[in-house]
Amino acid sequence: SHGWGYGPTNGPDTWAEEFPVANDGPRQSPINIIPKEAKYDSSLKPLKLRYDPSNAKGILNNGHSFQVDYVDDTDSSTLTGGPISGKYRLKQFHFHWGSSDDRGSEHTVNGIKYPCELHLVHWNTKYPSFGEAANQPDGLAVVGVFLKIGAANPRLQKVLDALDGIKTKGKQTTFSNFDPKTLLPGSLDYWTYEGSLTTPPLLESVTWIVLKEPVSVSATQMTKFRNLLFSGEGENPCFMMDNCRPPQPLKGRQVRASFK
Ligand SMILES: CCN[C@H]1CN(CCOC)S(=O)(=O)c2sc(S(N)(=O)=O)cc21
Ligand SMILES: [Zn+2]
Repeated sequence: SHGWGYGPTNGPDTWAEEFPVANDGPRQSPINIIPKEAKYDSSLKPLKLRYDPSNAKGILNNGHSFQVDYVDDTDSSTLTGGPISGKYRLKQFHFHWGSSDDRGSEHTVNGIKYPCELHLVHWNTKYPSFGEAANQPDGLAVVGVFLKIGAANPRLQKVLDALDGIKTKGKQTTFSNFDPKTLLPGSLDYWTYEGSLTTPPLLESVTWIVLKEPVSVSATQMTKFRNLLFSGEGENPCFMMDNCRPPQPLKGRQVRASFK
């Protein structure tokens, strides 16, 4: 049987068949963020991201996106501060993007879609492992960064240049010495809310931290994302794009803002 995906027969509207939380869950992600309805919370602390570039270990096409994986057996690449308490370790970062520049992000702002969204995935070190943390309500913290069409972003180039080596599902190569902090915008102002993974298993274990300021990406750089394949080597080629889940019902959740 075919697994979940983003196509006409296995896309987000079919996920509830295997993952009922998709429809029944009270804290599903992504959401549409309405800045005027977000509540400024002066008790929110500044985000503190401290990453060791040498922790980067590989880049993988997982058949849904591509991810850069980090060594997470020590506290050398962590997220602290912000809305979270304690220390969360960076596990991986990945992206979601569209088939054209007018869509692709998962979170939206006043209904606006960005062409791409970066997710930096961290897990709470109060739990013994990532897998354990992923099943806890405070187990994960994902920092979301919007990418907006503009000047080419030189910080992305090393990642984009590695994509030729992982064109098909399951391919991975080494990827070393990369500081994901270089992908962040100048301002770390953020919105935060309690949500879930945006892909199956859609676990409701994510504290979302979505940065207000986008970073740039050029239209040419976006074509490089779309050159990846969902499909494996030797399979019918299916270009990787529109790997984004649409916004989900807020179900009474409060979105807080770290800024006025
Ligand atoms: C393609 C599979 N994506 C998921 C794989 N992982 C979950 C593993 O379940 C135990 S994960 O924690 O690395 C994340 S974070 C994330 S999102 N888009 O919400 O940031 C999706 C996934
Ligand atoms: Zn994601």
